[in-house]
Amino acid sequence: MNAPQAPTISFRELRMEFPRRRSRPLVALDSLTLDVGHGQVFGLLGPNGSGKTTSVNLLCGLLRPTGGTVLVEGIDVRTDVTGVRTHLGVVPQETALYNDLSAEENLAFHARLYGVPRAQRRNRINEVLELVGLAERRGDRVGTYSGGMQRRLALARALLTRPGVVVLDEPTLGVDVQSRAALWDRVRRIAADGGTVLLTTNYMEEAQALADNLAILDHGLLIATGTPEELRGRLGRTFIDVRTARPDPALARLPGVVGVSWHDGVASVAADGSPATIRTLLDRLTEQDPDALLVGVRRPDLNDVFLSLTGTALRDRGQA
Ligand SMILES: Nc1ncnc2c1ncn2[C@@H]1O[C@H](COP(=O)(O)OP(=O)(O)OP(=O)(O)O)[C@@H](O)[C@H]1O
Repeated sequence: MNAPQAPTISFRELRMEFPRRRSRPLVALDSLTLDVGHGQVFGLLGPNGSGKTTSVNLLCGLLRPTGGTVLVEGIDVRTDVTGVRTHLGVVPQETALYNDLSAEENLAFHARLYGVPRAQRRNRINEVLELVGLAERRGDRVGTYSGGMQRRLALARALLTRPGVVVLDEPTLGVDVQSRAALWDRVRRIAADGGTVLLTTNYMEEAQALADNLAILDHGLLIATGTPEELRGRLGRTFIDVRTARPDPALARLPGVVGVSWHDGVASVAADGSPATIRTLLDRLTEQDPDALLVGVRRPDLNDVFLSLTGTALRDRGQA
């Protein structure tokens, strides 16, 4: 049997506080411990302000943690940031491309800056432009590119050094559906070729489509990890959505019911899916509210997981 491989990225008890003028420091990340294995797409999923970009900035050595550490291929970011960066290709949220230069010129500049040997530069640039589907537009000024094309070029730039680990911060933020599909396709290909991808996102759909494993962050806390399938499986097999006044929490104690969340006037009940459970639930809901309206019966998705877990995390922290 092969010995298990050490993780590519290890976050260990990572904590980041930002000082504030008139109040206690803001805890952007609270004791994050997480391993990312080789050759997978790992998604950091969470709402705005949950600590995703902070995690990425700590990983790249752009921020110094208040506590804990990050290791990339066993190298500690705090003591050898240059060593860590040799393994990383990063696509930041702000693409920071030179708009007045062409795609090719942007890449040539980056290749020189990051020490790609002169003899290899032309081939590498051709290779990454092909990979992101921009070979035809290589000579055009980047200022004339669409947002999605700029994102693809930023990915090409990150791949120039053939890094083992590619980090993408919100890769498809503000990107149209076609470019999104193209980017997803490239990301999958990186992992299929043996690379490790860490991406942050607050799109459930993106996490579902791309991630082999997920970590869900909320207010700087890690609230769940697992494959998308495992996370959805926590909520039973069926979701029953009913438009109603705020439901009685006692519903959650009915046999066959896994949990109840309430959002935008719709109660979503996670249940085992048996007809008896569904019947009892609907009876109870209409007893409570004669105007209750069944919206649908469906499989839970990651959004349901997030809503239910966020409620739990807030309660755990005594804030609910
Ligand atoms: N340089 C900074 N100084 C002060 N506070 C910061 C700084 N960077 C981030 N924060 C705060 O830390 C928290 C986490 O921010 P972060 O950018 O990591 O969230 P995020 O999950 O990436 O959000 P988004 O999806 O909006 O990008 C937020 O409350 C944010 O305001």
